[in-house]
Amino acid sequence: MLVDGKWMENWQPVQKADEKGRFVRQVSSFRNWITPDGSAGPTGEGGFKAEPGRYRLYVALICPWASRALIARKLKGLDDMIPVTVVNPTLSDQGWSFGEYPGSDEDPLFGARYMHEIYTRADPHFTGRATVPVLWDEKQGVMVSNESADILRMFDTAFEHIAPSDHRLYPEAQGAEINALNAVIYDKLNNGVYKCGFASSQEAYDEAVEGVFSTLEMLEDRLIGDYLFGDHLTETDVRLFVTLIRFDVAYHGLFKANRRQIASYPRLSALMARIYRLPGIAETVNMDHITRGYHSIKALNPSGIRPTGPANIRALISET
Ligand SMILES: N[C@@H](CCC(=O)N[C@@H](CS)C(=O)NCC(=O)O)C(=O)O
Repeated sequence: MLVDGKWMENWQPVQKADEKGRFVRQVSSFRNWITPDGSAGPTGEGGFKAEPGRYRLYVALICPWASRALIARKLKGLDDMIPVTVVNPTLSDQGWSFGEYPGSDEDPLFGARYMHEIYTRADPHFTGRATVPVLWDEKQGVMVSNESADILRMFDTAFEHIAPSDHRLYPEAQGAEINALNAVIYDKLNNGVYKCGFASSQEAYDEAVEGVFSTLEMLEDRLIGDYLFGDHLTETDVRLFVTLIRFDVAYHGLFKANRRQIASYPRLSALMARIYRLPGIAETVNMDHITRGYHSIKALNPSGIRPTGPANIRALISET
């Protein structure tokens, strides 16, 4: 991680733990919003008007948080307006790096070798982890946001006047319900699998794994329509999808979330396949990056062996 703008030698790929051994994820520090007219959003500063070609999204394809931003970009038809740069799938001893692996890119803006260089361009005294996703403003040379939940939501509305879309991922009328279900899915499932994988006490693991499977069961029971809120896709489905598609491949084995596989939940499996088959979504799912990235986490898999992957996911991916 960076401390006062300097990369630390003793950087640990495993994030912090609390006094009970529970995994604790860093809070995002750049929280500005792109808006149609450049007025300030719910957090941060104003000055980020929606303009084609002005912003760039940095992502890792292994990363569920980056993927939810990438999926929103696809669903909202923003490919031409917001270019993407993909980092290598494995974390180096200097964090995310650019452009050696198939499907990864060089950094087109600064020729940076590592993601942390983008952070110190944004703030020469930055202290914290150099996480993805990052939304970068090429016009002002500043970071708009490194919080995927905000990026997902701003992509839903900011560009609507110049790129009208059929999807409304966060209909205001359902805001409260969406926020409530997002909060459970985030804590117990999206982040819950990480809490299983990086638990450093049995107690922390037991608590996390219970949260993962009670939430999967609750969602399976709830899914009577095509999507979580009935017949239209919302951001909550996107936020769930990014964890479902990684679950049997990475979280079930490597993260020890192994009571059941997603393949054993018929409705969740159907939801995962339904979203995967939406136009453009398969392009955001790179199983090679996902498998390679997770299984390169030395603390969890010292030998780096990559399993060949379960049949349900192989079948879905081979459709495309
Ligand atoms: N709050 C961030 C979390 C992003 C995050 O934790 N990304 C991970 C990859 S999945 C990362 O970049 N980790 C690198 C590190 O922790 O040094 C978001 O949702 O945007």
